[in-house]
Amino acid sequence: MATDMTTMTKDTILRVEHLSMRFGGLMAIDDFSFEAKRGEITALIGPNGAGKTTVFNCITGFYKPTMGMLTLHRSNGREFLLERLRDFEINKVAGVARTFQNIRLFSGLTVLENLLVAQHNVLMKASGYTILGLLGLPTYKNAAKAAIEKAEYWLDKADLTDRADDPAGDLSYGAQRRLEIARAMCTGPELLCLDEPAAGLNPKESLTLNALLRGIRDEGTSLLLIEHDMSVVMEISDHVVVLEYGQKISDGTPDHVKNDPRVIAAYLGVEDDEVEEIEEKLDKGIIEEGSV
Ligand SMILES: Nc1ncnc2c1ncn2[C@@H]1O[C@H](COP(=O)(O)OP(=O)(O)OP(=O)(O)O)[C@@H](O)[C@H]1O
Repeated sequence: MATDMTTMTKDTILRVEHLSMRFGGLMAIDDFSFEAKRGEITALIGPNGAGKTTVFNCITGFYKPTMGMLTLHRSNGREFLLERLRDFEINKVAGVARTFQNIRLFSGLTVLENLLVAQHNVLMKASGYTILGLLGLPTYKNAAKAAIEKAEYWLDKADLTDRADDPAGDLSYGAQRRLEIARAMCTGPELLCLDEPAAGLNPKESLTLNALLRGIRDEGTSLLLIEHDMSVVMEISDHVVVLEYGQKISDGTPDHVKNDPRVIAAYLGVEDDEVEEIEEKLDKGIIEEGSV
């Protein structure tokens, strides 16, 4: 059946088709397909070792997939095959930004400086890549002003304005995570990929993070996140995709996924043939719905 490209481009920001990734003898991702919708928060979940980070690394150019097509549809109608781009182009041209499981800030620079460094590419382009440009070109001065305004905007959204002049390394863990997200947002992405943004956060920090992520979505940036903290996933996601052993086992709304016997079985670590048993237990109320 022919695909209606107009509808797909409008509603879909990322389309992953038949993605496979092999490491030697291990098929870490096996014929995995899903779509992330524009303006939504899509969560990629699954037990440890399911392949979530590998999928992220393929989308963001850290790995070249063994097979598959990863299409990014920008809002201006342009399409990019991510697997064919060089890693820096995935951010610069396709508009995809990411954060990592381990925080990667410039800890000796201030919070504000971290947000300005993220805009280095735009500033250098505005300078015409010359020292004269840095010293005098009006385009550079305008770009520098815009960069500071953008940094101030994200400082405010990330609740970090009063820490702007402190070294990033002095922030609490939760604040450093928000700074990483603010820094990624300063690159103006259309798709923001977050690898376990809630890892290591206390409940209060998790709530602040949820508000920040919802705010980013409501302003029009689509989000794709890997997360182990189910309270965060169920609270903020519009769409959840579940991986197990590199294959998709469920895909739908948070409610659909948390009541899917295959997902419950995967998280409880039972075999395929025990899924029916779990379905029966769900029916009889022996296992509570949403117990994942
Ligand atoms: N660079 C690599 N070389 C070899 N094997 C790898 C590599 N990266 C990942 N793997 C393997 O691929 C499988 C999927 O790993 P991956 O890190 O993607 O899972 P994950 O779902 O992100 O796990 P976790 O939730 O523990 O972070 C694992 O068996 C892992 O050992």
